[in-house]
Amino acid sequence: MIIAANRVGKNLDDRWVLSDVSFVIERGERIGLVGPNGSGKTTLLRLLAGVMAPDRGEVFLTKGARIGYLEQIPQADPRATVLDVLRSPFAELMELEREMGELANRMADSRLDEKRMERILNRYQVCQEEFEKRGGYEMETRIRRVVRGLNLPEDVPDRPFAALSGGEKTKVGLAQVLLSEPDLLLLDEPTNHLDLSALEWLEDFLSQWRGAVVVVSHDRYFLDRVANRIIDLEDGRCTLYQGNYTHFVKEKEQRLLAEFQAYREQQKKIKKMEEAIKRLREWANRSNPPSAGLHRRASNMEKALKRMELLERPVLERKKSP
Ligand SMILES: Nc1ncnc2c1ncn2[C@@H]1O[C@H](COP(=O)(O)OP(=O)(O)OP(=O)(O)O)[C@@H](O)[C@H]1O
Repeated sequence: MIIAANRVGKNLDDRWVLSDVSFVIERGERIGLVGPNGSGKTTLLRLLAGVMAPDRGEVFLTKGARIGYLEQIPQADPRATVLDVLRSPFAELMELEREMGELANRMADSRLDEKRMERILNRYQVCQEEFEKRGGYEMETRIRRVVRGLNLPEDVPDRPFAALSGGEKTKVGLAQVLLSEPDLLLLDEPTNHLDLSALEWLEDFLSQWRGAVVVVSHDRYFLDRVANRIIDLEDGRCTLYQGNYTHFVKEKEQRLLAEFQAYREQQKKIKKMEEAIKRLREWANRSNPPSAGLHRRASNMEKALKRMELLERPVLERKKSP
C-alpha cells in the first residue's frame, strides 16, 4: 500500500463535497479519477497531497513515501526563474554543489598549510562521492531531457516563471514533479494545455513510470492509455473499477442498468402491494360485520411495506465528465 483513504469526508461552504470515500492505492497502480464537474476530484487530490485535511475519516500515507502533486495551475515563488523551479526537487544536491564550490575556493588559497588542505580535500571527496551517488552529475541532463520532451523553448529555463503562459506553467510544473521522482504522482488535468507531441511524450513517460499515479483528466483517450483502474466520484462517494476508461464506461452502464432494473421491479412490487392492501380493506369493510381477519392481513402488509428498504432511482443520464 502507498496511500489509503478511510471513510473520508470534506465539507466546503456548508456542503459535504465528499461524504464517504474509501480506497487503497498500491505501489505502481495507475488510477484515473473521474466524475461529473464539481464532484470533488480536485478536492480529493488535495486531501491525498496533504495540502488540505479531511473533516471526517483519515488519509494514511505509507511512512517515508513521497508525493508529487501537479495542480491545475501550478504556482511558484514570483521571483523564481524556470530553472529555479526545475532545480527545486534537487535542493539537497544543490546544497552539496554549493559546499563543493566553497571547498574548491578554499583549496585555491595558497596560504593553506598541509594539514588543513588535507582536511578540506577529504571533505571535498565525501561531498563529491555523495553528489555522484545521488545523480548530481546527471541533474542538468535530466532537466534538459524533460524540457525537450515537453517541447519547451530551449531558453525557457532563464525566463521568470511568473511570465510564462498557462500552458508553459503546466509543462514546467509537470517537469518539476516528474524530476522529483515521487512514489505517488497526483496530476490534475495535466493534458489541458499540452500540444500533441508533449501529450505523446507524457503518455510514454507514464507508461515507463514505476511509481503510482492518480490522474484527473477529461481526455478519455489519454485515460485509456495511462490508467488501469478507475475511481468514479459521484454524489460524495466513490466506486472503484478495474481496467481502463473504456472498460469502466461499459461496466458502469451495466451496473446502472441492473440498478435501474432492480428499482423498477421494486416499484412494481410496491404498487402491487398497495393495490392488494386497498382491495383487502374494501373486502373487509364489505362483509358484515367487517372482517377483522382481512383488516389484520392488510395491516401486516402495510407493515411489510414500511419495512422495505427503498432503492433510490439511479441517475442514468447526467452531464458526463469526461
Ligand atoms: N475552497 C473552497 N471553498 C468552497 N467551496 C469549494 C472550494 N473548493 C471547491 N469548492 C466547491 O466544491 C465542489 C467540488 O470542487 P472540485 O474542484 O473539487 O470539483 P472537481 O470535480 O475537481 O470539478 P471540475 O471537474 O469542474 O474541475 C465544487 O462545487 C466547488 O465549487
